[in-house]
Amino acid sequence: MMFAAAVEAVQPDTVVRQSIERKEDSVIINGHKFTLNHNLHLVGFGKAVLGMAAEAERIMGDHLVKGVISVPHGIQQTLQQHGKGHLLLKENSRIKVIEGARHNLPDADAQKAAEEIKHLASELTEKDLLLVLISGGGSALLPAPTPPITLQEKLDVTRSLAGAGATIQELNTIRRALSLLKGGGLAYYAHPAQVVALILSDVIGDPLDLIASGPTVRSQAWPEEILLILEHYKLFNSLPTSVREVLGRPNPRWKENKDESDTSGHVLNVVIGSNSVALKCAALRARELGFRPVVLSPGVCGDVRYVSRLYGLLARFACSRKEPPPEIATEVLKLGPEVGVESWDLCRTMQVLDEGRTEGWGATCLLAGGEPIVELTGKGRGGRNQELAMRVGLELRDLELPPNGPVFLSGGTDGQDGPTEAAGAITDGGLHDEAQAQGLDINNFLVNNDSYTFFSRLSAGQRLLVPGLTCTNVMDVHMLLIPPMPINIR
Ligand SMILES: Nc1ncnc2c1ncn2[C@@H]1O[C@H](COP(=O)(O)OP(=O)(O)OP(=O)(O)O)[C@@H](O)[C@H]1O
Ligand SMILES: O=C(O)[C@H](O)CO
Repeated sequence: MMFAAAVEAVQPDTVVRQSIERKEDSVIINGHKFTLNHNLHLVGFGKAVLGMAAEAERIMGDHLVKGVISVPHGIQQTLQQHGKGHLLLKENSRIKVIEGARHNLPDADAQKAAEEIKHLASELTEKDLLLVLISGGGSALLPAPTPPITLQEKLDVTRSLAGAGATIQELNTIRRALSLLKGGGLAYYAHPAQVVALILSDVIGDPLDLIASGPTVRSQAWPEEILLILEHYKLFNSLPTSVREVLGRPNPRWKENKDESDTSGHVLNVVIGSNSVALKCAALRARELGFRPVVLSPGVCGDVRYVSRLYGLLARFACSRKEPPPEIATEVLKLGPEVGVESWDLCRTMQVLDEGRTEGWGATCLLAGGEPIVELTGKGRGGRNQELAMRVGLELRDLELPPNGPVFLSGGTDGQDGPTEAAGAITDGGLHDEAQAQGLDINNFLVNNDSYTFFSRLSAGQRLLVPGLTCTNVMDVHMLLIPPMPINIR
């Protein structure tokens, strides 16, 4: 129920509805008022954009002149089949939908969509308002390689980077440097129209310039930074000539600015949904259900093995029979920053857990989110959430107290964990023995990154979290439920 609340809070239609206040012939967005005068244009790109566009059209459709959105291949049919008609455009919509980017990779369809979006933006005047809807997956859905780079060349470079283990920050820094529309390019083409971008964030820390590679955020690509990334992944020497040529020249957009002035003043970028929002709503739901919620951080990242260790330590801390040994807090404070959690958040959380332990509250619900990393060594089927859940189950194994406790859940808010049908899994300290009793060797599955096979076989898949298509994505959500300590041993 709490995971459902997290996902519900960041539904594409919900976040758009909450961010746009319609007042007769104007709208208020993030405290800014915009006059509507049949001057509204709409573009969008990302996995959650169809539902965002449907809601935007419901709110402001009477002033909408034209729109183009680039969304994943097959999404309209999928939404239809899953009974999510409210996320589809109405039949006589003014918004053109282009589906593309099969397997999350830029393709000719996505490139066509990008061209149409660029064309629409270029034709706008200072009287126009351009609403830009952005969500995760937007980079692949808006490919506009800077000539003479071809789509294939750009794809090769980004694929090699991703394959070599580059982070989304590094990947999108390079994408921005090779694209006409990323890194503020779209806002540049839309000048002098007013641009308002509504952004559903799928990147830790919600960095505007990196989510979908920041098409509405003017950002300078520093040659040194780009060089450093390409050299780090040993790709510099194998770059195509066209890519070298583009990287070697200053960004023409900022040089040949239409009127030599800074065009970024006409742009408003607003994050309307994020992991923090999802955690906040899950925390509210937890309180309603009688838990005492504490949000650790929406920025959990790094190796899944360290992340599981951190949750194991926090559970140990919360369930200590007496005063927790100081070594636990010391290790928590050492490990936390390595997985993206700040010392302040660790101290605040441990204080809440300690109060819960000593003051006899009911159950506590620790919430966190982010996107840990699994280093793939095996050939199994799984995802980072299922693997994290397995590892946390092992960490909780020899926790003595309390009798029914703690339970851990890890789930991807998009409803899909890696290439599997599950979003994640739910575990506790009994996982190892349960597996052993069913003849499953948990460590074998871990070595082979085979977490989905493991959970599918274990207890007829009962521990799998399978919410189906959620139509949104704000990374992963983690929950650790800590039951109350029995009175007699407090
Ligand atoms: N067998 C496996 N075990 C564990 N993790 C895996 C496995 N196979 C793939 N992954 C992980 O799944 C992720 C890729 O899947 P997915 O496409 O859902 O991720 P993503 O696109 O990064 O996520 P999102 O859609 O949430 O942005 C990578 O983090 C990868 O390491
Ligand atoms: O589209 C992208 O670049 C990623 O999903 C991060 O936003």
